[in-house]
Amino acid sequence: MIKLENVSKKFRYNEILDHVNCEFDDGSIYLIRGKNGTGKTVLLKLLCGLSKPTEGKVTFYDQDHKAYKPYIGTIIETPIFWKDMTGMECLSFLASIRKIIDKETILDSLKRVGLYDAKDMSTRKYSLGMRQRLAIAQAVMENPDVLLFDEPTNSLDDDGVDIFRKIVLEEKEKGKTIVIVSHNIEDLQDLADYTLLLKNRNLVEA
Ligand SMILES: Nc1ncnc2c1ncn2[C@@H]1O[C@H](COP(=O)(O)OP(=O)(O)OP(=O)(O)O)[C@@H](O)[C@H]1O
Repeated sequence: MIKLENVSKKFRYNEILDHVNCEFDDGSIYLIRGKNGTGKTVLLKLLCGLSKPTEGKVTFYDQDHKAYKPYIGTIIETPIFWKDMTGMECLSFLASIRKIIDKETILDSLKRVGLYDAKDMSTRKYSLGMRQRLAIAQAVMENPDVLLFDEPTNSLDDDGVDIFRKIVLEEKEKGKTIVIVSHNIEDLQDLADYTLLLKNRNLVEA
């Protein structure tokens, strides 16, 4: 479904990705590994359209972001929420942008990540793991076609990791394209249909 064709990304003279070719299919889970600073987050930003390739193209069913307008749920880098709002208020505010889900759906997503009882608590009082759970809830709440997760199990306890694993498998069953960047191989490796390694500015099968 998502195709990278000869995708390169440079920051001035610093080449991070060099003619990457890869396809990400619907209903599959891709785990991307790689050493620090190899370009995994850069790759996720290209996939979701936050950044443009220096060369090559990223397409969705052969169309670019503008033409296809893929709906993508993401956790990229450290999730930040409004500290003066409760968990429920944060998600409601984000949901007010698209207006495609109702209050019940937001509450369901909070239940899915185990935050229902903390929904009326200010996120200032949330622990790191609770913030990560809230980030997972916001990524999935609007039922996007594609899910991109950068280090999703960071700060999660064992229950949190189990919850994330369950959500990922449920989303895969719905036919979503799921790309996970993670160093926590032991938490997620067995879920992956494909494991890719970012090395020497390219993606290779691990
Ligand atoms: N906006 C930017 N401007 C300049 N250089 C950047 C920019 N974004 C990323 N880089 C550089 O791209 C390289 C890859 O960064 P990236 O964050 O993708 O690494 P990563 O593989 O996700 O690392 P980690 O495992 O530590 O999270 C780094 O050298 C980084 O400095």
